[in-house]
Amino acid sequence: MVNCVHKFGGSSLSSSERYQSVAKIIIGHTQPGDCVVVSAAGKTTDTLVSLWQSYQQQDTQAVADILLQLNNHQSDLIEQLLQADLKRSALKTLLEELNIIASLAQSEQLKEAQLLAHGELWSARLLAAYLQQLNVHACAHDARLLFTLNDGELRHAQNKLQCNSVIDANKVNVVTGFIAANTLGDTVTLGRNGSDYSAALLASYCDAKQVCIWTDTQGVFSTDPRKVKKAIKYAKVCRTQANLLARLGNPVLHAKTLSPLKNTNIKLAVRSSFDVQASPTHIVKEGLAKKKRFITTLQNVDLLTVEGLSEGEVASVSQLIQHSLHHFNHNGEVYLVVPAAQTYQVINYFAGRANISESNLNGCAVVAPEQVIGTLKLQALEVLAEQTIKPRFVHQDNGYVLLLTDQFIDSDVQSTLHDKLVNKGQEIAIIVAGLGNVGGVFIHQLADQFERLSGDFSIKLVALVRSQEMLFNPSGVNPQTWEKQWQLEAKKYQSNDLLNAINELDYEHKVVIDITASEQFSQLYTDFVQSDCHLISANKYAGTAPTLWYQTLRNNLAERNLHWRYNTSVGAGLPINFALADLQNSGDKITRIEGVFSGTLSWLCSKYDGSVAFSELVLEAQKMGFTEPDPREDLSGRDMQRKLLILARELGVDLELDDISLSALMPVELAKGSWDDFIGKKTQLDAFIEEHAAAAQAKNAVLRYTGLLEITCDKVIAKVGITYVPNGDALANLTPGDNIFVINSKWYSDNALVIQGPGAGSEVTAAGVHSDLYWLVQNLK
Ligand SMILES: NC(=O)c1ccc[n+]([C@@H]2O[C@H](COP(=O)([O-])OP(=O)(O)OC[C@H]3O[C@@H](n4cnc5c(N)ncnc54)[C@H](O)[C@@H]3O)[C@@H](O)[C@H]2O)c1
Ligand SMILES: N[C@@H](CCO)C(=O)O
Repeated sequence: MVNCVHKFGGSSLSSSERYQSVAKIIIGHTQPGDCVVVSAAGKTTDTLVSLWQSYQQQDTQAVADILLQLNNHQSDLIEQLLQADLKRSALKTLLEELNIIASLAQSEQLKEAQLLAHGELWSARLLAAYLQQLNVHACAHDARLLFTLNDGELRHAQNKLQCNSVIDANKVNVVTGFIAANTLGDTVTLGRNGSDYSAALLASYCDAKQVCIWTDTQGVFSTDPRKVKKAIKYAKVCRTQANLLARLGNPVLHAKTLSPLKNTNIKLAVRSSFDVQASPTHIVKEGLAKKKRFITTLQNVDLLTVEGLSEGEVASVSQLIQHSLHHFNHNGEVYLVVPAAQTYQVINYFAGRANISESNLNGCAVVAPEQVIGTLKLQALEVLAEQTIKPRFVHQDNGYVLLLTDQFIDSDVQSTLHDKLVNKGQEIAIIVAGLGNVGGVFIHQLADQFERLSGDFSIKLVALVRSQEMLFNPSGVNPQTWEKQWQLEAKKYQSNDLLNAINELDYEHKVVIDITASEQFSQLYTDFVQSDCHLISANKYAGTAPTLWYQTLRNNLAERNLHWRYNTSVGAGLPINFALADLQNSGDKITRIEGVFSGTLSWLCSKYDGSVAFSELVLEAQKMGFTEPDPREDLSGRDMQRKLLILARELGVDLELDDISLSALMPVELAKGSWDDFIGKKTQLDAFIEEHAAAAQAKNAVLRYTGLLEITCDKVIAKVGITYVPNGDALANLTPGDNIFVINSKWYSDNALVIQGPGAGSEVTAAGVHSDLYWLVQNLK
């Protein structure tokens, strides 16, 4: 049984390294019986097309040169991928085939489709052989034995039988894309991007569950992400919109690919073979995805009017020119949008029934839900007018508006259109993890924040997550009554349940807000990013993870244009990260940060005067919501060490957590054991503090816990620990619970910049998380 038909295009097979990656994907994503449809490697089809053109021009030297070029390319791939007998046999077959092409060219018997078919044949054979070498049960199939056409029409019943008898249920079946045979057994091609079509056909003939198009982009975006940085990748797109996009210039989807899936339940996924971890876009049946907004561009097209045009003719002429075509009725006329290079072919096809109405057009199309398309048309016209672009032809229809212009729509105009038309009205899904001191207050404040945040976006709280249970509701949880809803609907979950539910969310933007103190939860960040989630963390674990993991996370975020905010991980609600970023962005160079970066330790040290045992104060700080869940994370200095590392990384200093030297504000042996064990030994803590306080007093100083980061050209000093601060010093006179950051830089060298204020507490921290959310929403506009 075929579960999935995978398809890899030319760019996925452009080098031996790419073949190796594709093989890895196949090993990880297929089961016996699955099919893998392949295109010609890299630019092989283009090379074969130039061979055909040289042959037609009877340029024998060029034919010989191109044959040599093909030989070199294919032999290199074979040499780099195959070994021993597999290599010898592949090289021998290649040479025989190239000799046959050369002699057919010489005797003037070369046929175009038969020649072009070699690209796919070489890919399928090489990939199957390489998989065999990796001990995968794989075989190659020539699709000419699977798909037969009669007069351009597929013979579905016959093809279904052929597919079901040829496809091997025990192997991975590597099938050539793009090619088929006619009833005489001659080669025919399925048109540009025919391999996607081959994959969809094969899936429909074999009743597969899914087609997976592996390509060089991560899925279907609101507009071309290479031109518009803020393009949004959609998790789901419905088939009607996908169809429109395919006909209106989206380079990822092709109308023909969708047609065999029309009355089936076969799912279609578009995903990246270059970034396997990235979540795909699913093309789903009507009603299973919200309608989205898209902008496509068109270049160099002509507009034809055609008398008595039928759907069948559109399909035939698309096949003839190997391009998806869009047609529509406008003021009683039927129009066809045709690539200018093919206009004469199309006019000839219609033999007197087609006329050029407008020529040399560029332009764009806006695809969107029916109810907003009228408004978007007006906004698009406004944007174009501002750029002095006056459309020559405008057509509004169900779910789209087409604006054909003289001028080319460049990426600046495309970005402005995207900002004004697509970025408005998007939905943001918020997932909040951690409903403790800070999380509880955050949710409480959220109800009031919605209105302020919702100017351009519709924001919904879709999930509340605790360590064991979660409440997940894609249509939204009311932050005012969440506790009631929690009692009725919260369920036990495993990480995978959460990740799958997030993956399924049909929102333009998703934000995971981590207000846990859990290292385990922070380790899911890479998965969240793969599901295209922005991140906001009060949790410090991800920011202080080993450099390799941390850097990979950052790279993955950057590749996907996702944001990560973590201002509250240092200094709670104080704008320390903002200030550092701002100074650096304005050209300053920070050389030193010294201070007290722990609310708990600030409060404890300032409060302690010997009248109340230190351990009692620790319990009080815990009650006030200042401490970490286990206050030893604070007392050990570890929490402040994490903050110093986050600051250092913010300044581009490459450190690991243990590179920051640390002395604890408690006897080290108390770090071990349970919290109850610790409380049982609290007198040891009290004695330790008493001793340090007395020593400080003897020096006319006070006991404080401070941090220092000093960056000079040849070394970095990074440490946190106990300090005896002279009475009168700014660090000695802190309001209990305050943090202080004394910053020296190129511009603040003699007179330091000081940021001071509450460094812990649920209200200020929750407010800081809201500030990160506000920043994020502003930056999504
Ligand atoms: N309290 C503060 O003043 C303050 C200030 C700045 C930053 N922070 C940071 O904010 C975070 C939360 O602090 P808090 O004081 O609210 O702690 P808390 O212990 O009161 O709350 C943490 C919550 O996270 C939940 N949790 C634990 N593991 C989880 C998991 N795997 N998945 C989902 N939820 C999980 C816990 O059940 C708990 O309800 C911590 O990382 C802390 O360092 C706190
Ligand atoms: N426990 C932390 C919370 C803020 O990160 C502190 O006291 O500073």
